[in-house]
Amino acid sequence: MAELDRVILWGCAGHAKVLAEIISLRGGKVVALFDNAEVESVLHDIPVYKGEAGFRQWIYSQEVLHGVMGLAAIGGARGRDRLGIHALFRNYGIEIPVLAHPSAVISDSAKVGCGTQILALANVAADTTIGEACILNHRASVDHECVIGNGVHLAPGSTLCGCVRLGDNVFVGAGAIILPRLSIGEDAIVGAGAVVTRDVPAGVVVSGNPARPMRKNVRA
Ligand SMILES: CC(=O)SCCNC(=O)CCNC(=O)[C@H](O)C(C)(C)COP(=O)(O)OP(=O)(O)OC[C@H]1O[C@@H](n2cnc3c(N)ncnc32)[C@H](O)[C@@H]1OP(=O)(O)O
Repeated sequence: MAELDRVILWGCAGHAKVLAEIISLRGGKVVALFDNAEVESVLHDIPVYKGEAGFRQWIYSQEVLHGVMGLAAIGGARGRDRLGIHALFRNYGIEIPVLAHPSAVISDSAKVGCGTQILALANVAADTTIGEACILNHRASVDHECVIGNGVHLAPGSTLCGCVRLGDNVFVGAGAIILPRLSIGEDAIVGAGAVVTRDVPAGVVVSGNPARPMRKNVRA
């Protein structure tokens, strides 16, 4: 696990509070927050800066940037936004760590991309590959040999059975179950509580048990 002495978070809402707790449990500290909107800080005593101008202002006020770690604290079906924040961080040499809650169970054989956040009680089984900027929310379960793209969000309590494949920026709603060996195309959304029994094409929103298409994902 990377040194987390100086962590910055982009996104100043509930997810930032969750990440800040994990960072603290890991012995680290959030030193600045950034948000596109003019918002109050959600973390006591931690300043919030607005947009890229505020980000640059903070960057140029630092004597050294070495050791600063950055994470995108943006939940929901917003994987593209998280990846965009990563690109901005990289432009300034900010490192992007993997962050895992101490109670998460992660197989030694799993590969996890940078900036991916694995929250309390989540489970990542053997030979799983997880991309960059993903969120595995509380109690999400990723079983053996799953392959997950970049910018994916698995909402609380969702379950991927073995050998499931998720494209980039897929969002799986709370408590949804995806049966073994299925593929979910990029930018698809699986509704809360759905049971997915067939492959889902890219950019489609499905819900229900068994899951059926509802509409197109307009953000795709
Ligand atoms: C820590 C965190 O909170 S992480 C975030 C976790 N969040 C989630 O899991 C939310 C996941 N999102 C959903 O399930 C959403 O409801 C979606 C994406 C499936 C659909 O959203 P929308 O397209 O906005 O659907 P909308 O709310 O307009 O509902 C349309 C219809 O579908 C139904 N519906 C909505 N969601 C679901 C669902 N998950 N399962 C079954 N039916 C649903 C509604 O009841 C409504 O039915 P009606 O037309 O008969 O009244």
